[in-house]
Amino acid sequence: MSDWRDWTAAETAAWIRVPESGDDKYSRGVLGMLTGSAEYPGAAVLGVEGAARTGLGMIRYLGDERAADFVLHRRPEIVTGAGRVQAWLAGSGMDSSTRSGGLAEQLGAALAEGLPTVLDAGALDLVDRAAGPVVITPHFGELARLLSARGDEVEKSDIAELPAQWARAAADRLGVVVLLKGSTTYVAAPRGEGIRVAAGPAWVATAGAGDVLGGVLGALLASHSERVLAEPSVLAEVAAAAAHLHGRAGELASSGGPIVALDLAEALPAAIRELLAGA
Ligand SMILES: NC(=O)C1=CN([C@@H]2O[C@H](COP(=O)(O)OP(=O)(O)OC[C@H]3O[C@@H](n4cnc5c(N)ncnc54)[C@H](O)[C@@H]3O)[C@@H](O)[C@H]2O)[C@@H](O)CC1
Ligand SMILES: Nc1ncnc2c1ncn2[C@@H]1O[C@H](COP(=O)(O)OP(=O)(O)O)[C@@H](O)[C@H]1O
Repeated sequence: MSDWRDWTAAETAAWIRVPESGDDKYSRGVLGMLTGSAEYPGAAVLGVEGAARTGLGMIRYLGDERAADFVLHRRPEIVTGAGRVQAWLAGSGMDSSTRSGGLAEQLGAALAEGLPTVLDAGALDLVDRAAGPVVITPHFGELARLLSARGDEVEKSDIAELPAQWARAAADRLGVVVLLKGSTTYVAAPRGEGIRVAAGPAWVATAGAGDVLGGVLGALLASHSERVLAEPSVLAEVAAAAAHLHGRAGELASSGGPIVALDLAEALPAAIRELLAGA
């Protein structure tokens, strides 16, 4: 398919924000996370780990209380108090069908801030509510559900058969950047370019790997927030960089053997070092 370009390691390296001597934790970017739930607290931990290992100034985890306990147990660096952030990640480990009124309000307020935002899993239905530049990160089933809810008769199997076409159609229809996950990741911007990213070895197809990806992308958005707000057309590139970095970390973590999602998150610093060394 000639209208999809393949993303390169050098392009990913260009989106790694290397801290400078004048930086502090705020200038490096703060990510707000509304993820996890009593049902899926692990998704919150995995997203936090993905973001923290990608490198940014701070993470505010503002989701479910039980999930926050798990998050803090693993990562005491995380702040659970509200405050200013430069980007939002919402929805991983949430179920939109059981959303409480309180959470709906919290999500609505976050999305109204107009900041760069990643919507995953249980926040995909809020795609029209976000005031800022948005990237959604569905897998085939989630994209089928999202488009069906808007009147498109489409099954998961249709999307699995023609992922590139559906990623592009979804971006045009929804007016947001679509990062469609799979063995190849397709990133499509509305009426814009299409980027194809190799997603790493199939060992990455394991529970929670997508939650880690949300964190990686959230961290990149938080650290490039100003640029994305000034030039929203770069959003697809940031998304492609996140997918590529995630795939490379999966490759390093696996080296030909099985991995769990946390292994992938823990391999992110090594993948970043390697990318920067090659840049
Ligand atoms: N550790 C965690 O807390 C994790 C949380 N996760 C969260 O879980 C939520 C649901 O994500 P899903 O991607 O599962 O949601 P989906 O609702 O898209 O997937 C469920 C689908 O898979 C089918 N299915 C379930 N078990 C199956 C099996 N054994 N064989 C074949 N098909 C099967 C179901 O019938 C359903 O159609 C999301 O919020 C996600 O972020 C997942 O990321 C996994 C890890
Ligand atoms: N066959 C595969 N080869 C490589 N990567 C894959 C494959 N299947 C899925 N992935 C990757 O694994 C992750 C799965 O994410 P997702 O479906 O959201 O799972 P979860 O909800 O369990 O985190 C995505 O990053 C996707 O690109």
